[in-house]
Amino acid sequence: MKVDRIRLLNFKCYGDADLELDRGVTVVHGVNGSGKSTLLEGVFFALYGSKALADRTLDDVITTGEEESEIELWFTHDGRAYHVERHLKLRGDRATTTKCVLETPTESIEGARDVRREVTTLLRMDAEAFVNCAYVRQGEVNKLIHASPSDRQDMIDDLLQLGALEEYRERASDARLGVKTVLDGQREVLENVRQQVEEKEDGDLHDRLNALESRNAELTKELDNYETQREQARETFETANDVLERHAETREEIEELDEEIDDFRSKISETERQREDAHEEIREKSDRREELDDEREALLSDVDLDVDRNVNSDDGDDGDDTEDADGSTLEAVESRTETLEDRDDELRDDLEDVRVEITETNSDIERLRDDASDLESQAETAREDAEDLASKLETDKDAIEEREEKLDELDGKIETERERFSEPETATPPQSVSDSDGLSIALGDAEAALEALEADREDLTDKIGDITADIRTIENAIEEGETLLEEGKCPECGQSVEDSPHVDVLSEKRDELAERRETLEERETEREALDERIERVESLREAERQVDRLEENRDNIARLLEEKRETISDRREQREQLRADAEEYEADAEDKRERADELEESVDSLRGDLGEINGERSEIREMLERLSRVVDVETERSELASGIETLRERRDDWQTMNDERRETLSGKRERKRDLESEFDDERVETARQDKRDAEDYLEKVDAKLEDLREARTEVQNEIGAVERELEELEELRDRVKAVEARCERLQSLYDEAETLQATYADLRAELRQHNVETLDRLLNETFELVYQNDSYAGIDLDGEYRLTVYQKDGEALEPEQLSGGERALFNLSLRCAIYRLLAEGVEGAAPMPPLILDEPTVFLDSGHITQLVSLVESMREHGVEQIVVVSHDEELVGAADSLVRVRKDATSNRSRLERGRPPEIDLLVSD
Ligand SMILES: Nc1ncnc2c1ncn2[C@@H]1O[C@H](COP(=O)(O)OP(=O)(O)OP(=O)(O)O)[C@@H](O)[C@H]1O
Ligand SMILES: [Zn+2]
Repeated sequence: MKVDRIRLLNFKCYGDADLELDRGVTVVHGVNGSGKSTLLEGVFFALYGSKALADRTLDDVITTGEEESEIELWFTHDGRAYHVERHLKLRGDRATTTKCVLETPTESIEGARDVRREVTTLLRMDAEAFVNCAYVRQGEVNKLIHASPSDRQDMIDDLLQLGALEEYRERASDARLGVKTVLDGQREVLENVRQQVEEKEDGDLHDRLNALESRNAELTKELDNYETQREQARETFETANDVLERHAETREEIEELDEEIDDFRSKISETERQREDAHEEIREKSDRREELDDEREALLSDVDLDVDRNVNSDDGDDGDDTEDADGSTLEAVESRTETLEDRDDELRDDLEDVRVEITETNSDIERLRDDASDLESQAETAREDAEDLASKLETDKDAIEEREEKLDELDGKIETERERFSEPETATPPQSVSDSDGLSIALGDAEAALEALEADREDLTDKIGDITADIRTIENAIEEGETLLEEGKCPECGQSVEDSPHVDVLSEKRDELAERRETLEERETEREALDERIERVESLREAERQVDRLEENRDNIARLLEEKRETISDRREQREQLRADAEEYEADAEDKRERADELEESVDSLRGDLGEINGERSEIREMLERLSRVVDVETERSELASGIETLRERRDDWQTMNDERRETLSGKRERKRDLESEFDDERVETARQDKRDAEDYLEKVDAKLEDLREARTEVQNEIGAVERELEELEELRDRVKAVEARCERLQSLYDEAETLQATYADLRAELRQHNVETLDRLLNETFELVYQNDSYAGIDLDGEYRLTVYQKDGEALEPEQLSGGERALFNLSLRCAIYRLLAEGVEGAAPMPPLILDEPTVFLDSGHITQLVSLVESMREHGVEQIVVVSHDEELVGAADSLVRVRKDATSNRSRLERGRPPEIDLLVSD
């Protein structure tokens, strides 16, 4: 086998590494911790998966901090190309294999277990065998030497496939022992069964069976005999028992008859008692009826009814007549009652009428009296009103006088005011008022005159305003001109005085001012005069208004006076009328009172009628009560009569019933006498004796029969037992035959297993002997190569894989006694010998995995490293296709065909692989 290429992704310290490997010797080189061992582990893991991890788990393999890892290996084996691919994934803190595929030239195998099984078959070694033979792991250089001989034997046997033979041998031995156990068991069984057969044959079973059967026949005969006799006794018993039973039944019937007779007797006397009671009741009812007859008679005479009053209640034969008499009495009572009730109804109506009349008359009286007093008060009111009117007439007369005086006074006042208008007006300057030429103002013109005067005054005021404004303008112009003149300039145009044409204008203006002031004064005087006049005319206008008011006043008073005069004559008429009315009212009232007194007398006579009616009605009521009592009495009498009748009938019924009972009673007495004469005591006594005897016999014969039956069952059981034993004997004989056959078969099986076991043991011993011899030869060849210059002569490997080293002086040494370096080399020699043995094979050459050595130089000095190099060389010469040596030691590189340098990137902490060539190695050596 040859590893062609390995690719690692996130495998431990490798981020992404891809390396191709050649045939021949490859040295993997690098400093501590750079990832050399990991590369080899990668190859191992690719082949065997988790089995390659020893005590570690899948998650250790995934680069810390990463989730997934991928490992791919391409290799050639026996001339055929293979490819393994494994993917791992972290789930939580556990890693699982998510993909595992082995591609062979013919098929593709999936699943970690199937892939491992295929690899194991292909390389003919499992993971353990791989590390024991091809792959010398770091620190395991002394593995084979330190192992005990038996462990070593196991290891080497396993490598040489001898372990399987041992396993087969053991299985054969187990089978043999198993068969032996079964066989022994069966032999024991056989012995046992044979003994049983013998015992049974000794028992003389057929004779016993014959004796038992004749005994059985005897017992059956005896049983039949007793059973016939028993049947006869049973019959006797039953006959006697019948007689006794019949006797008992008769006794019972007699007793029942006694009871019935007693019962009838007591019933008869009970009914007699009831008859007696009924008789008593009839008597009581008759007494009561007599009492009622008396009462009836008295009542009928009271109400004076024409009916038969004498009724003889004692005589039963008169019952029908009495009923007829009662019927006619009731009819008479009824018609009388009806008549009385009709009369009472009439009286009640009359009573009602009289009452209504009294009430109505009373209300008439009351109304008449009310009317009379109303009229009286009306008369009084009319008189009072007449008095009032008389006093009002006095007042009115006074008021008329007063108003006439007031009228005269107003006429005087009006005259005074009128006189003012005839006075002459005070003189005023004629020029000041343009349109005022009249000196007096007529009554009624004052208002218009005043308006004209006020309009004049307004005009005047406007004119005064205009003049005042002119004066102010002229004054300003004069002032300005004076200033300019002082500056030597023309006051009109502002030019220098010499050239100005307007210098004398100032004096003109002063003249104009004086003129205007004069005019102003005149106008103001004029206005004062006008004001005075306005004042006078205003007072005239006031007088004018006063006259209007007074005249209006005077007219009102005159009108009122007229009205008053009319009122006075009306009132006088009214007063006369009222007085006449009052007299009339008084006369009417007198009439009404007289009428009321008359009505009062008629009410008194009506009250008398009322008393009479009530008296008659109470008499009627008494009579009706008596009549109703007559009805009650009649009813009770007829009830009593029918009660008596019923009781008499019932007594007759009871009489008949008792007669019947007496007849039945004598019948029962007859029957009792008959029954008593039926049985004689002797017959009963004989039956009793017979029954007792039969019972005794039956008891005894039953016991005897029971005994016989038991004895017969016992004998029959014994017969059954003997028959069963005979059957068993037959079965046992069959069984002996069967067990004998089985033992024979087991014996032959046991012999076969024994032969097989021996064959496997022989085969293994033979093969081991052969292997040991070959291994010993190969080992000595290698040993000579490694220790040719040292003091060791040779090495011996015995059949039990015990190793002994011989010095040149012939002294023997245990491998443990060698130095550390010697032991390492010795072990490597042993490993190489085993590898060669396997490679060359027991029967012809077999393809082997590469020889992988991880740090084999640890315990070696430089001289021995040279010897290691020659060991490696010799292996190559012996035809090992591919050797991979890991070492950080540079001395080994001399033997290398190619070099792989492993370096760890300090920043990313990931390892990288580089392929180097021998010239580089020279450089490294020269360092
Ligand atoms: N799961 C992992 N992820 C990342 N790095 C890891 C993981 N497992 C191991 N390592 C690291 O891999 C590195 C390589 O170890 P390895 O044994 O291959 O080194 P080496 O080159 O054989 O060294 P030496 O010469 O000492 O034997 C170690 O530094 C270790 O810390
Ligand atoms: Zn000028």
